[in-house]
Amino acid sequence: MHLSVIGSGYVGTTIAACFADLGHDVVNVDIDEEVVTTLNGGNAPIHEEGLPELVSRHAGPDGTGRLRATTDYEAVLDTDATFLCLPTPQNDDGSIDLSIMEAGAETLGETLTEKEEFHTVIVKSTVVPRTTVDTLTPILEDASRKTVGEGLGIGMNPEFLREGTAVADFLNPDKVVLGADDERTRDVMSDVFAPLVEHADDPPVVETDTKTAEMVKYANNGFLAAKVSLINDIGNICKEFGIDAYEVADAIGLDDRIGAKFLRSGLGWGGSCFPKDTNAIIAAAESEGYEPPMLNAAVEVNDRQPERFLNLLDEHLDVAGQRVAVLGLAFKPGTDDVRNSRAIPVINGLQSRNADIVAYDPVAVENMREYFPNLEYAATAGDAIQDADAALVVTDWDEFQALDDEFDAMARQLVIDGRHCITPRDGMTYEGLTW
Ligand SMILES: NC(=O)c1ccc[n+]([C@@H]2O[C@H](COP(=O)([O-])OP(=O)(O)OC[C@H]3O[C@@H](n4cnc5c(N)ncnc54)[C@H](O)[C@@H]3O)[C@@H](O)[C@H]2O)c1
Ligand SMILES: O=c1ccn([C@@H]2O[C@H](COP(=O)(O)OP(=O)(O)O[C@H]3O[C@H](CO)[C@@H](O)[C@H](O)[C@H]3O)[C@@H](O)[C@H]2O)c(=O)[nH]1
Repeated sequence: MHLSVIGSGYVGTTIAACFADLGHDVVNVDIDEEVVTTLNGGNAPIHEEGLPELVSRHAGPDGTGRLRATTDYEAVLDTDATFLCLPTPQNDDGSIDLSIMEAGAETLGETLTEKEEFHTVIVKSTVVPRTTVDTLTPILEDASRKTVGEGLGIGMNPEFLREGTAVADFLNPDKVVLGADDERTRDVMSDVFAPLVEHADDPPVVETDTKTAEMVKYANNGFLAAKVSLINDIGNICKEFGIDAYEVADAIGLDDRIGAKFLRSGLGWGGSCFPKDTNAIIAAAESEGYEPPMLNAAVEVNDRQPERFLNLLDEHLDVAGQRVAVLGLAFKPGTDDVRNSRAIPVINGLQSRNADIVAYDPVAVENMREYFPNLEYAATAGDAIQDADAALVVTDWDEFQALDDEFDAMARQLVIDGRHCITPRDGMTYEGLTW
């Protein structure tokens, strides 16, 4: 099939490259010319394992030609279906900001006036329940002068990939959720996903309506965010009693009903999804008159962890004027994404304590410069901790586990570990956040 994907960020680029690999002809549409040029050169515009190989296989001068990119929305006219993969950030009050989606839907709709055949639009972005029907459908209908069910189909297909493992997650999903409010749209969506379902060895396909599909995404993220906050709550109790929360997590994870995944306690969750999506569904619930106590508590526990982390440091050192190394800036390993990284409140807290900060990350320094342009950034983890009075582990990159003799070069071997990453050694003063 011929597919168009509007928005070439973490989701749009990944799904475009994967669909091309599964045999579809795909065009990415993005307003960012640099992203388009990069893709058309056969290169991946974001850091994701496995993505460079897929992009170079299908885009660029040596590619199969099944993947290309453009800034011109007209490209959608030669396709059967369009995925909307645009950002859905949060407003200051935490509610979802749909302005980018609305602008994209408007331009897409206007472009579709020129198409005579039926066209299917699939909302891939994370949007609060009823957005597809109440907000995006009227915009698309008005702008395209088509009616849903006649010239136009609009479906909702939430995405569950994680950054860092996006390609593997997309190609081997735990489930595929197809939200549609009419048969024709559902059929087109099934055709789009048929090669993926076959490739992934028949994962469960959940067929539902659009508002349920929208809610499944928030329930999924809310549940996982709350699971991490619950293990952090338990971890904080463990720390008070001198118990290792990781030993406890290993034991409770053996219960099938709990499961071993997402029980890593520490600094909590960041990233482009959990914080904004949890806030968005809380705000959406409140707008309907329901205050969700569990999700509010998940946010509260998460917000407290960075300060608890810094308080541990305070117990050992008055950091004013002292050199403190921050190890890890990405919101998790395997990505250069720093959006809502726990490194941000940690650095803010260190700055308010007047620490002399040096930061290191294997791939996320450039992105973090946008938040902290004047910070000192080291080229290696070893350089960062050299002469430092304390090292704070913020992201669980594998390379931090391998640090060893490098600690000898610290002015004072004080390590505060927010991610259960470092093996304590002789001569080191070591504190884990929840162990
Ligand atoms: N990042 C993830 O891991 C992830 C996973 C699942 C779902 N989601 C959801 O997917 C959506 C997209 O997230 P993302 O992380 O890929 O976003 P992103 O910020 O990485 O990328 C968005 C892209 O859209 C482009 N863009 C902005 N306005 C445009 C317009 N009017 N027309 C065309 N292109 C435009 C930007 O230039 C950018 O390249 C969000 O709703 C997000 O919540 C993200
Ligand atoms: O046991 C754990 C697991 C995760 N985290 C933290 O939680 C955050 C999110 O991690 P992860 O879920 O692996 O990354 P994301 O790429 O943000 O993926 C989440 O958000 C995406 C966007 O909605 C969804 O598609 C994914 O299913 C969902 O896992 C990170 O800061 C992690 O450090 C922990 O602290 N402890």
